[in-house]
Amino acid sequence: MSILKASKLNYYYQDGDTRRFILKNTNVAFEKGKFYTIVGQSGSGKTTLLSLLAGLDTPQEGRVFYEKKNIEKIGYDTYRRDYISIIFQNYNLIPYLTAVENVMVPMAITDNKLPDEQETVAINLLDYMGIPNEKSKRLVTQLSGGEQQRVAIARALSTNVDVILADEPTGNLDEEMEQEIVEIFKMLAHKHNKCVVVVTHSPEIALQSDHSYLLRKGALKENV
Ligand SMILES: Nc1ncnc2c1ncn2[C@@H]1O[C@H](COP(=O)(O)OP(=O)(O)OP(=O)(O)O)[C@@H](O)[C@H]1O
Repeated sequence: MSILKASKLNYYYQDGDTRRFILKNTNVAFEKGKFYTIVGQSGSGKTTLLSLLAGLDTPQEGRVFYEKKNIEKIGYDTYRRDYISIIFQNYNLIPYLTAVENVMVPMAITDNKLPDEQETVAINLLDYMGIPNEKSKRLVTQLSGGEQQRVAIARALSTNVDVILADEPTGNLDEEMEQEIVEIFKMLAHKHNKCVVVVTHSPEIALQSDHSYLLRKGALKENV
């Protein structure tokens, strides 16, 4: 059964009298335990689709469902806070906080754990992502790009959600770092039963996903 589903999405920009469709009657469903990629030419609408799945934007028509509940009914703020995590190309970490403090931010908003417990969870998550204790106490600006993205993934995991959405998460990384991040996504899907949806330009990443979709002219097709 799917955990996340988009049904009949229409998204367009009004250009004078005409509607320029980015998504046209788009349907897609995602399951837990799988690693998905969405590919497509620049400007094809990948980020738009991810933004709708993340409840960051709303379609003119159509619905997004989380476990059969319309995310509009869940409430977009609640949905983004409690149901999903988003990973961005440029990490979106808070530069004046350490790695541990960055990972604690969502927990401080959503959890009733004591700060000490939150810190322990953050340190363990960072360690699991390959950021040792010594580095986790550094400001994130003192970490490499690959390390910063690992911190962002640890942060995404801190609220223990089932759905991880990532927009070009390896866009700023070299090939070796890219592959390390891809291995983490595979592990999250296959070992931790997460639903991982990644927008990417990389055919190499698409090849390694369980399902790949191609977005072209507003339509989503199996990428074979
Ligand atoms: N405010 C806007 N008004 C009009 N068109 C817009 C606006 N914002 C975005 N677009 C257009 O919507 C289309 C889809 O953009 P989107 O960012 O979703 O594409 P993308 O596939 O993620 O691109 P890329 O791979 O380059 O990141 C693009 O052609 C873009 O120019």
